[in-house]
Amino acid sequence: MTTDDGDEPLVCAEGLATHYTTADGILDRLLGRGETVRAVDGVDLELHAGETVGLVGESGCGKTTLGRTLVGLLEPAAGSVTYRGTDLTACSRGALRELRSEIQYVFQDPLSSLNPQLTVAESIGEALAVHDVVPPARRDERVWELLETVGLQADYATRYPHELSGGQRQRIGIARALAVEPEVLICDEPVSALDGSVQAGILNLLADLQDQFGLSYLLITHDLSVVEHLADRVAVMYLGRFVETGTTAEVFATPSHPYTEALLSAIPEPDPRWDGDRVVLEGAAPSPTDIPPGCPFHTRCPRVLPPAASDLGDDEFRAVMALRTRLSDADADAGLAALLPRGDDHTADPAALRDAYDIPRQLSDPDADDALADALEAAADGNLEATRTRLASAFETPCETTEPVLTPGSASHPIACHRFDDRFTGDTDAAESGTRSTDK
Ligand SMILES: Nc1ncnc2c1ncn2[C@@H]1O[C@H](COP(=O)(O)OP(=O)(O)OP(=O)(O)O)[C@@H](O)[C@H]1O
Repeated sequence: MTTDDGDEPLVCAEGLATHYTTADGILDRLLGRGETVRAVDGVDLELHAGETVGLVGESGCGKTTLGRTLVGLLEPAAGSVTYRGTDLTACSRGALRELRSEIQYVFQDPLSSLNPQLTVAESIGEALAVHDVVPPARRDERVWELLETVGLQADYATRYPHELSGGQRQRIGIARALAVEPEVLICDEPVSALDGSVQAGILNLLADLQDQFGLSYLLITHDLSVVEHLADRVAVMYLGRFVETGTTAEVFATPSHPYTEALLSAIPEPDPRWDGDRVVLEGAAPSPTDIPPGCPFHTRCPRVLPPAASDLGDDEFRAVMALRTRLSDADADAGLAALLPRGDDHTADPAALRDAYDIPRQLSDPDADDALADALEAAADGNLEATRTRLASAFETPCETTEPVLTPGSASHPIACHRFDDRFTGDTDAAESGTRSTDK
């Protein structure tokens, strides 16, 4: 995600990918056993001086992995991270050490990131010593200053983490990050482990520190209301990729990717400006070891595009897609048997599958209905492969064949969705203006 203000970004990631392997142990790795977890899968991001970018998405979409890669805790599999134009993935160890102090990480759970054996002064002092920020004789004084900066009195210096509340521990985590005088903080769910009123205190502290020191934040959170209050820009992440980015005002006023719509509509007290329908996503996100082809969101997308040649309505096509997704599961055989109970005559009724997936008994497009009827007959005969093939040939969507790219709907609000691509909608105006081509 980029801005068009012409400023050189502080942090810039290009084509960034970070993978894990599920292989256990060296032998598995040598033998190539295990699968690749594509946790971050090609992300471009710019963070400018003094701004806050909110990174949002469901659990497991890759937010923490991206944050840790930016700060150098994880090695990227591809792409680059630059800080003030210097490539962090290609510079010497010494230079890297210097530069890395400019980007600090604030962890979600300060209890696990603070050493329980160290007092607050020792924890913060350790950060001061590692980066040689102040002479040893000045360290205590600097610790007291940092405590004051994060709203704690100097006598907290002698306490241990277990003697502090959650909010106080988070303040120490922030003081520790500030000790090395960074320009950028990656704040990973900084308040999600805290109670409501304590959360507000930490969020206000982050806002005050930004004003005071001109800090830039990457704010990782699954809580969109936090982002709405603090972030200048937002990146919405799904299965390791950005699906929509833009200024916070744009993304909240006109959320355009169906995934963003679903996330926004799930905020407990919907934004007063949000006038769309509640969008409920079915099922969990697919595994990043097996990212669906085309648009990674198509298996859950409430607005998946029907094939160009069909006259199907969105809802009926979505229902057929839900059935196709279920039948592509590894355990689809067992699922089919459960959904197609056999009667006394040992035959199964294909209509039971339509009912189970809210597919109308008669689709609005007669050709599509014939194809579906054939496929369901094959399912009733227990022929899963024939069912899949028939459904795939009649109901293939561009969303499963073509990967959408994050292209400008408007220059500052790009969206990776075929609904904004006139090749698939025939709606040139929608593609150019970035407005939705169908009603909410
Ligand atoms: N060390 C690891 N080894 C293998 N897979 C991992 C590892 N760490 C994370 N993953 C996987 O990578 C994907 C992205 O995880 P990540 O923690 O970055 O997501 P997240 O959006 O930050 O989620 P959460 O909000 O739950 O922290 C997930 O599928 C996760 O299971």
